[in-house]
Amino acid sequence: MSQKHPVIAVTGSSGAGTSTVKNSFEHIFRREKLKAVIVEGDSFHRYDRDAMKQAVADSEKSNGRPISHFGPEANEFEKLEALFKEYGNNGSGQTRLYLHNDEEASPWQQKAGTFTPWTPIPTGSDLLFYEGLHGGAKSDSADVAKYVDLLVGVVPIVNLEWIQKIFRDTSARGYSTEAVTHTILRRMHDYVHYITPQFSRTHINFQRVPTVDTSNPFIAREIPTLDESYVVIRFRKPEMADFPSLLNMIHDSFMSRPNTIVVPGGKMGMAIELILAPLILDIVAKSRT
Ligand SMILES: Nc1ncnc2c1ncn2[C@@H]1O[C@H](COP(=O)(O)OP(=O)(O)OP(=O)(O)O)[C@@H](O)[C@H]1O
Ligand SMILES: O=C(CO)[C@H](O)[C@H](O)COP(=O)(O)O
Repeated sequence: MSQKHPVIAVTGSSGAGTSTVKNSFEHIFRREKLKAVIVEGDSFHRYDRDAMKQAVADSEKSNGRPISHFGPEANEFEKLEALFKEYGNNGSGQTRLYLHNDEEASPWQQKAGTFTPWTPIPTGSDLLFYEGLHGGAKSDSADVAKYVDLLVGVVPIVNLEWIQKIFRDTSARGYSTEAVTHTILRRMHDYVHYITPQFSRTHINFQRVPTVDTSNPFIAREIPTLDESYVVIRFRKPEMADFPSLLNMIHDSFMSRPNTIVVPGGKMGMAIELILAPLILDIVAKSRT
């Protein structure tokens, strides 16, 4: 935790929708004129795509537990922890990008599946904003969560998460449904041990729940739309939210528990902005005094 240089993190599994939720945060930063350094979680993968393929094949051959992008073997948790700590101390640190496809890679004149060089983050920012798989991660050798001032989980129910993952990886990243299914299976151990525990460390979780049948995510053709879903929003500390005001402003919302409000899916972006803008402004105001 840092009072002076705050770190805000959105964490969620692959396909959960963290990149999509990032847009709502960017609206807040733009509207409130906050200078945020954006850090993408995939930048902290340990291997580029070719090296990862090899490392996965080696781990599968050795008959041990296969490694995955969810776990510590394939990520630089220590470097991520060090970045959050250094940023918290003095507002500096280094990051890079993982270029997923040709569209992202061509401006860098690099191949898809490679990293850009490590580069110092710009000075004079108001906050660091992390979006990715491991904003609240902990392993035997690293504690990323410890340095985060506001940790937000994005976690659809798992069938929906898999539909979103399969849809995105087949449509935008060139994988077959079979290849994505294999990846989901290979990652399961790390999913249980390194992804889901984060959602007990978060301050707030946004969980999208569909109201249409998603019982076989491996044959689903479409992602349920926002109008075909609700979002369950749970606060670790209920005092973080002004529930009467949220219930008043978000049409058709209701409380399902004393620390949980449910909003129609179409209101997800609005709910994120209404809930998080005051919390972010408060953190930044404290950092300035
Ligand atoms: N609320 C939503 N409603 C409808 N579609 C969504 C929603 N959130 C995400 N999606 C879709 O799900 C897919 C995955 O979303 P996104 O890329 O944001 O996931 P991610 O968590 O950033 O994944 P990764 O970490 O693997 O990049 C995308 O096709 C996106 O358009
Ligand atoms: O987990 C992921 C994103 O959070 C991706 O699967 C990971 O970044 C690897 O990408 P690719 O398979 O395109 O090299």
